[in-house]
This record gives sequence, C-alpha cells and structure tokens, in this order.
Amino acid sequence: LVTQGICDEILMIDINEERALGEVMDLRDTIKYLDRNVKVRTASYKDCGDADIIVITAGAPPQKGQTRLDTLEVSAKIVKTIVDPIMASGFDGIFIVVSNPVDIMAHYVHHLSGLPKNQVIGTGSALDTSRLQNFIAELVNVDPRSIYAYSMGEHGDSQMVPWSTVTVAGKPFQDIIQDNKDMLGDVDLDEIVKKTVREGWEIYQRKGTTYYGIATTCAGIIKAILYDENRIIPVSTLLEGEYGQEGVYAGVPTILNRTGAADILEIHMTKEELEKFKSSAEIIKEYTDKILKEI
Ligand SMILES: NC(=O)C1=CN([C@@H]2O[C@H](COP(=O)(O)OP(=O)(O)OC[C@H]3O[C@@H](n4cnc5c(N)ncnc54)[C@H](O)[C@@H]3O)[C@@H](O)[C@H]2O)C=CC1
Ligand SMILES: CC(=O)C(=O)O
Repeated sequence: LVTQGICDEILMIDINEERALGEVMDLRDTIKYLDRNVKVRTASYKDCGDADIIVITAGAPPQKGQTRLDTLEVSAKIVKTIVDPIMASGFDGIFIVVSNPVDIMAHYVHHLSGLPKNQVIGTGSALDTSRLQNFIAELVNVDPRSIYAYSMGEHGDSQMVPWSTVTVAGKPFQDIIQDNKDMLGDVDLDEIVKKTVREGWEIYQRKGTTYYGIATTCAGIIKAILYDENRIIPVSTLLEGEYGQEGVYAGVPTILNRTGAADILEIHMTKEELEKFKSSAEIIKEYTDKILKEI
C-alpha cells in the first residue's frame, strides 16, 4: 500500500506494540523515494471508527506439519479480540481478512461484526490464482497477466481449478493443449493444481512465511475497492445460492468496487468441476460450523 501510494494514511496495530512501531519506522523510511507521502503511524482500535478499510492479518502461522485449518481455534480467538473493539469504535467500512484459515475467518468476522456481507471479504483464492497463472504462463511462455484462470473454493488443500474456463487471452487452454501436443501433450492438470496448493508451503519452508505475494494481492484488492474499479478478483465471499452453495464463504470470482464485494460472477463449470467445488465448500462449511457453534 505504501510503495504503490494506494491510500492516504495507514494505521498499524499489533498486540506487540514494539513490532507495530518497528514496522512503522521501517515503512516511513521509504517515503522520500516514493511518489506519494502515505502517512503511517501506530494506533489503537478506538482510532478505527472512520477507517475505509481494515485488514486483519494477525494470526498464528501454522507450525511444521500443520495445515491452515489446524490454526483455526487460535486464529478465531485472536480475531475476536480484534473485531469486537473495532466495532465498538463505530467502524462501518470494509474488512479484508487475511488471517488463516481465511475463508472461515472471513465468515467469523462477518458473524462477529454484523456488517453486510459485501463489507467483509477474505483474500480467499486470490493469491492461489496468481500462483496458478504463473505456472500456466511458464508452460506456454507468455506473461502471466495474459492467462485467465481461477483457483476457487478453499484457500487450502481442497481448492480446485475449473480447467474448462481457463484461457490464454481468450483461447481455451484445453484447445491449446490439443493444438500443441508435441509441447504440451504430457501436461498433468491435476499436478498443476497440487503445485498451486503446495506453493505457500514451498515458500514457507524456505523463508518461514510468505509476504510479497499476499501483500501485493491485498493491495490489488484494496485498489479495486478504493478506486471503485469493478475489477474481478477471486476473493472469499458469502455464497447464498451461487454455485449451488448456501451460507459458506469461499473463493469465487467477485466484482470489487467502492461497496466492497459488489457481486459474484457465476462462471459455467462442468458437472465434475462443480462437484469438486462442492467438496471444497463442504470442508470450509464443516470447520466454519465448528467455530460458529462454539460461540
Ligand atoms: N490468506 C493468505 O493468503 C495468507 C495468510 N497468511 C496468514 O496471516 C497470518 C499472519 O501471518 P504472518 O504475518 O506470517 O505471521 P507473523 O507471526 O509474522 O505476524 C502475526 C502478527 O500478529 C500479531 N498478533 C497476534 N495476536 C494478536 C492479537 N490478539 N491482536 C493483535 N495482533 C496480534 C503478532 O504479534 C504478530 O505481529 C497467519 O494466519 C497466516 O497464516 C499469511 C500469508 C498469506
Ligand atoms: C501462508 C499462506 O496462506 C499462503 O502463502 O498461501
């Protein structure tokens, strides 16, 4: 947000106040060489009342051998200590939830805040989609931004890719495979999905966490909202009948503008793809129900 000059002011809050201050000091050192003076300071929850957007990133990153779902209970406790005081500050803007397991945490924030669903968004499968597009782009040797593909469902192990909808600048990827059997005949689509799922862990094993991908994904989502772009990004949003799912937050292509998650795009999937999406949504639902029942 700072380096792209997307907003006017950023307030940083962390239970570890020294860490928040350290981040503020480091970020301020960038301003001299950037295009805009984005103001950055530490703050407390009572300062959040007039914020346009609040990004929740506090959480307990998974330990070795854990999945994102294993961090559910700890994350839920943390998220509750954040949302309650923010709502008490009079906040009526848009929440963007990053903390994992992100689909369930977004649902939980929606529940705790009482805000309309368009005002509570999880980053969902937006980051996975970026990873997926990179892998497809490598295969066909084009810029990843010319790939139109979505990872959907859980930001986690059960995410799926509706391959029948994937195109390279409008040409169906499945046709490209057929037309280039010599080069792409061996492509294993399931393996690409697995690689997309694993990518977070591959980074995690090497550097202990992931920063740039999620930060830039989040900045893209915020830009779409603040600049009223109507940009379509696969974020986690509450499904109410779309894709045959009811009452579950899952990653689906969503139109983002100044109102937040303005509308869901229902792309046509094959029967098999829809089944995979359903399985992923059912996993999210099972864990969401656990958390909602406990409160
Ligand atoms: N959705 C996505 O695509 C991604 C999600 N994540 C998730 O984001 C979360 C944070 O990850 P990292 O930044 O790598 O972890 P980190 O450990 O570097 O930072 C977490 C921060 O949360 C703070 N915190 C903990 N409890 C708090 C509370 N009650 N109130 C306020 N602050 C609190 C900690 O002091 C720490 O500074 C994790 O849940 C992680 O899985 C991370 C990357 C991508
Ligand atoms: C940590 C995480 O969820 C990711 O980078 O995908």
